[in-house]
Amino acid sequence: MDPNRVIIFDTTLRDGEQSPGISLNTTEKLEIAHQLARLGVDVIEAGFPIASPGDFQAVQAIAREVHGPVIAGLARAHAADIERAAEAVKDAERPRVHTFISTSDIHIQHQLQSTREDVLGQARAAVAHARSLVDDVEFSPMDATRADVDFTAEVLQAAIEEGATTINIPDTVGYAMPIEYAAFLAGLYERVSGLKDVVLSVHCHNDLGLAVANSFAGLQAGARQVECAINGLGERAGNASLEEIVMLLKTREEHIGFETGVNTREIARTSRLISRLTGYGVQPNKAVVGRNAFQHESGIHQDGVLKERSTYEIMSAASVGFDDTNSIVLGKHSGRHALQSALSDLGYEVTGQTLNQAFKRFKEIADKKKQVTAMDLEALVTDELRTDEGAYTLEWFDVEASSRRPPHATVEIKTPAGETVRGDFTGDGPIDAIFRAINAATTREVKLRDFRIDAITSGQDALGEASVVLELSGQNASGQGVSTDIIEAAALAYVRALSNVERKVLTAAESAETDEPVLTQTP
Ligand SMILES: CC(=O)SCCNC(=O)CCNC(=O)[C@H](O)C(C)(C)COP(=O)(O)OP(=O)(O)OC[C@H]1O[C@@H](n2cnc3c(N)ncnc32)[C@H](O)[C@@H]1OP(=O)(O)O
Ligand SMILES: CC(C)C(=O)C(=O)O
Repeated sequence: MDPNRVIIFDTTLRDGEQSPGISLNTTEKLEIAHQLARLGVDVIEAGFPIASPGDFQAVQAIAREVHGPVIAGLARAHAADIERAAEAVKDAERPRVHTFISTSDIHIQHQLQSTREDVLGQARAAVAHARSLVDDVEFSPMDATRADVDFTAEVLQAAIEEGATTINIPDTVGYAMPIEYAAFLAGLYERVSGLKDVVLSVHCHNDLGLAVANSFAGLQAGARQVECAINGLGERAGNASLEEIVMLLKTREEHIGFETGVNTREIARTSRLISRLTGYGVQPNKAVVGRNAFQHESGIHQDGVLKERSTYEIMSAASVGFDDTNSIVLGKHSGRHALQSALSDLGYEVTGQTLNQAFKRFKEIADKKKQVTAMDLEALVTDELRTDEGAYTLEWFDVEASSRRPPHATVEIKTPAGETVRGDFTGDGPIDAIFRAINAATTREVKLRDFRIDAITSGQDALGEASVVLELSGQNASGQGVSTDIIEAAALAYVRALSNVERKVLTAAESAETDEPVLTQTP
């Protein structure tokens, strides 16, 4: 492999999904994985198969249906985790098992309640077991950057001896500084003779806002795989943002000399898809994918850009796919062929009944909106994906709003059991009234944790996109909804969040009942 080629390992579906409130179903994960393949990532970490039957099913579906990238499944250093991960990825063109165990004393003493010696044995046994099931095995010493470099090196030496093909160095709690992280990797290269023969990888968290800087320092120290997530999603403050690291390598390619296989023109669309399906909006001033990233507000900047864009732009909006997404594509007189072709241009191959359903939805929107843009179509298709069997569905609603009386809402909901229930409520505002009417209909004691509504495009007839996060029995989950009517968008988002949070509570209860055997230390 070209020594300057950097492997992009996307962990949006695994570490990204660990962000509070995100719960993606298999259809949504598949759609994301297909888009990641279109984006050109090299590895998709599709999930943590032992975590739940749903996670296993999603990883398996991705392994079977998504072609191109390596498909990886995460596993603790437990036999059952490794077997479950290997089983989930086995049908992929190129399956990988990623196993990990901590090497820091803080984790060994307090979390694992174990000893260095035991961890060394578990790491060795885990990699050997994984290698007996798949050829491609990645090993991570969790919390490595707070660990003793000599002990971490000893564990890595064992992992390499047992056949690990990639060694990943996580800055699990986002504690490292770039100079320190690079020095840590250099220290490992000095101590572990086999490290130069495997791929060295970086996995940095953003607790101090240094995830991308640390990842880049790691590449300069010799790593050639970066673990990252779209929109920087991930546990706590997130992971290194894929779009930032990729655009850093591309924009400064002449200076740095590294390249990736990413088609950067797919970045903006991938970011929007993830944002919609996870309910995690992108802050306007986010590097690369924020809506202000290519906008110039002040007079002097505008003057410069009008004369020559490079005066204030180091990369173009087009290079990340922001160019023509607002161009008008369809109107109310367009037919199925035009819709199918526009969707195909957006990367969605839609036929048969799905096309008919999308067409019906498109006509409803086109009747209300003069122009249906590519961004609207993307939102509609993503919204269709959320139609989920075994979930609550909103049958109809009435909302009476007035400045003279408190608003009143009535809803009819179909429950996962197929029963039709009705509820009504007089609330503080029309959204509050409809949310509480849904609670009354479903008799669920959920807490509203977050509610957001955004316009997809500009103008009075813009589609509204609502996102709701609900809490039930200590679990959080989000739901999203799209409509030209913001009350409908909010109600759709609410019933989907309700379905997702109930499913999460059930899954948590099921996995609490599972008990898996632990790998024993090799002599
Ligand atoms: C840094 C990271 O991002 S690591 C990945 C984190 N991701 C997740 O945890 C998401 C999915 N997790 C889950 O669904 C659950 O935690 C499960 C199914 C994996 C495990 O659930 P439970 O069996 O109930 O265990 P729980 O999560 O409460 O505790 C973790 C256990 O794993 C142990 N453990 C943690 N990491 C490792 C490891 N790498 N190797 C071996 N054991 C480990 C802990 O010491 C603890 O063991 P204990 O039960 O003997 O005290
Ligand atoms: C499992 C490992 C790679 C991880 O996510 C971390 O340490 O942050």
